[in-house]
Amino acid sequence: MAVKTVTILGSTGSVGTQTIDLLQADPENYRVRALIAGRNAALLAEQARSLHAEIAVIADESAFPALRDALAGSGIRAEAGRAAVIAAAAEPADWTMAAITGTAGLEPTLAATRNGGAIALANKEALVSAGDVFLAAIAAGGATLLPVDSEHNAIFQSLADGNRAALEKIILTASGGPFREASLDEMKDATPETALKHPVWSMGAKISIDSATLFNKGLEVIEAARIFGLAPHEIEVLVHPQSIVHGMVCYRDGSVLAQMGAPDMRIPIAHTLAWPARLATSSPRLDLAAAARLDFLAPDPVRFPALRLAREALEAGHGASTVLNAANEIAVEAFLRRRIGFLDITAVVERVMQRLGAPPIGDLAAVLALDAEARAMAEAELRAKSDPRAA
Ligand SMILES: NC(=O)C1=CN([C@@H]2O[C@H](COP(=O)(O)OP(=O)(O)OC[C@H]3O[C@@H](n4cnc5c(N)ncnc54)[C@H](OP(=O)(O)O)[C@@H]3O)[C@@H](O)[C@H]2O)C=CC1
Ligand SMILES: CC(=O)[C@@H](O)[C@H](O)COP(=O)(O)O
Ligand SMILES: [Mn+2]
Repeated sequence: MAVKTVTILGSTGSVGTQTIDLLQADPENYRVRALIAGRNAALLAEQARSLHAEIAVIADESAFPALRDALAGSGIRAEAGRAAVIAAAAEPADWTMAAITGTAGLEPTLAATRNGGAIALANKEALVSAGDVFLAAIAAGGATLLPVDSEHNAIFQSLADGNRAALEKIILTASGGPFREASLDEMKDATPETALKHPVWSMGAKISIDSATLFNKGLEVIEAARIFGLAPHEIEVLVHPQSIVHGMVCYRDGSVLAQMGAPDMRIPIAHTLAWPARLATSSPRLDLAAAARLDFLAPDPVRFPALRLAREALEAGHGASTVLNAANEIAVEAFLRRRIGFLDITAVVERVMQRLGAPPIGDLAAVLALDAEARAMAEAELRAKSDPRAA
């Protein structure tokens, strides 16, 4: 296998550290161009030293002295700040893991598309927010988009026989999150602690809350529409508490191809890292006899209106999903800071969507402007919740 040059955007997070695990298992096959993180200078420096990275960049400039000191004498270039993040992301790499959370990852990921390598996309918010602008950047840069999100990776693998024209629909599975069986009253009283307790996956805070509201699945419906060029009615969601079947492709002859695996993100990450080959990994093997049963059920639209909102945004087109994504990022942050209740997350997003509609987004500047407008409006909704006179 030829040595692959790799960059990780978000190397200190849940997806980032699992990507590092895979590189550390086989270091002679990879040359690490850049590792990029938000604030965790100590872990970033440790990763950079262990993998002999060329560049380590921390977005938070106040963490630069800690990074510089931890890398002193290593020969690794230490840098800080947003511009340095974007410049490092644009350095040539055969494979870039896009795993910064939220729209903070959009510009670094777009910078990476310009060098023509593979973009392993975990950061679904970037694609949901920028839509066609994101896809146009992939095409213009000659980049290859490889889905890391477990469900989309499953669909990508199940479509690999080139049968796209015979596809009838796809099915994305959802664990159902920590409130799968909770009543609306219980959900009203949810705290960040209870909402962060994902029943299956260990993930960063933002996606864990999204899993609890089912906004994660809503974002994933939009993500699937964009990646695979599907209409809303071609994308179904089923709750599957065991998270063993990650996605299914249903063909017009009645065949259904599913991708299964233990719920371990290193499996889809490894798939994209080696694609089109396959790596030998030490990830847990699926034990279907131990699992004993696989359950599937329709999501409850009353307790989880986020899925409906995502479908409405997808149908509305233009910037509606930019608005949904930005308002959700603000509302999730507010919930984590205990400024609003759990059910308020969806209420805030719905209100901002109603107020802003679906403005056109022809280029990156328009996406960023609409994202900022939706954030400001979501903040106004939060203020109105604590003081209704501010509405
Ligand atoms: N975790 C999972 O299993 C899955 C995650 N995803 C998606 O992958 C993405 C990452 O998720 P996850 O790993 O859970 O998130 P985490 O919160 O665990 O990690 C986020 C990473 O982004 C870095 N970061 C945050 N802000 C910035 C910034 N402004 N500039 C540069 N780096 C920044 C963080 O750095 P630091 O920690 O140093 O502050 C960290 O390395 C999300 O979009 C999520 O939806 C998709 C499928 C599964
Ligand atoms: C691992 C992964 O891909 C996550 O997006 C996961 O799907 C989240 O779990 P939910 O199915 O509960 O949203
Ligand atoms: Mn997923």
